[in-house]
Amino acid sequence: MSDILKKICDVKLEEVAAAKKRLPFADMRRDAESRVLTRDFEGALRAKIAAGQAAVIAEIKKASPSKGVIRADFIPADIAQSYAEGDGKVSAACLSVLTDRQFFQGQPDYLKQARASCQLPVLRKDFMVDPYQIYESRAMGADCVLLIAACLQDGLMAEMEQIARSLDMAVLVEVHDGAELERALRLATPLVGINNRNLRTFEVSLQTTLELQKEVPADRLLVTESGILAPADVHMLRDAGVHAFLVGEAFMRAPDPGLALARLFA
Ligand SMILES: O=P(O)(O)OC[C@@H](O)[C@@H](O)c1c[nH]c2ccccc12
Repeated sequence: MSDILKKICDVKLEEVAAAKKRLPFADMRRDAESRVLTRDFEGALRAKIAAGQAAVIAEIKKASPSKGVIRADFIPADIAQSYAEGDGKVSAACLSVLTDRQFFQGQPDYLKQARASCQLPVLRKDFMVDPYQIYESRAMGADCVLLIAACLQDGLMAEMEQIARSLDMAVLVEVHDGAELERALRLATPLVGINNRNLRTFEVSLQTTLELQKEVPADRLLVTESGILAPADVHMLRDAGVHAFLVGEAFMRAPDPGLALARLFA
């Protein structure tokens, strides 16, 4: 595992250990299980695609380790509403909210605020390394969790998927190369994210999606992630048969994120 990714995962393990002291596993589990009614994340993506539109998972991200602060004027509830509205014709299918504090300047409250201000299903974007975090995700209101294949061994990844499903949450499994994709395809989840950003070098290439796409069976829903900046990127990927997109920075840098979404996917 790379240095930065390893560092992030190590920090996560420490955070989880501290969190378990504040709220023991059994209590977190009870909190998670007492929540009802997730929003249908996969259904929201499929509905857009069925309507002939791009399915956009619009991200709420204040900062990143490679770029520093991306957006100064950061009010998650307002951004979420803007994404949900778009321009009235083109709008987000789902939200993704960074909850990692140390590397992305996120927090769980951002997810809660974003989700409360609209009807969209919400992905908790964080680095999952322990089953505790899956319960925690549900307890904070997430409808979907991200499992990054590079952070997880097979057994743990499958266990965490099972827990997410038992809580009625969707799972987006993220890969960056063929070996990770092969492991991801052993999971049951249809949602497979291909990250165009190499989390080791932060280099971005949309070719990553085009190359790995060939190995993704037709019954999976491929989500292309990161580095989608211009309408030409969207056209190229849609022409290649990609219909679901996870976009952050291009929207976060725009004064009105929802209008930026509508323009990018017009
Ligand atoms: O801001 P971008 O380039 O549009 O990328 C969004 C999203 O794909 C990116 O934030 C991301 C993809 N996978 C991650 C894993 C952890 C943290 C962040 C990410």
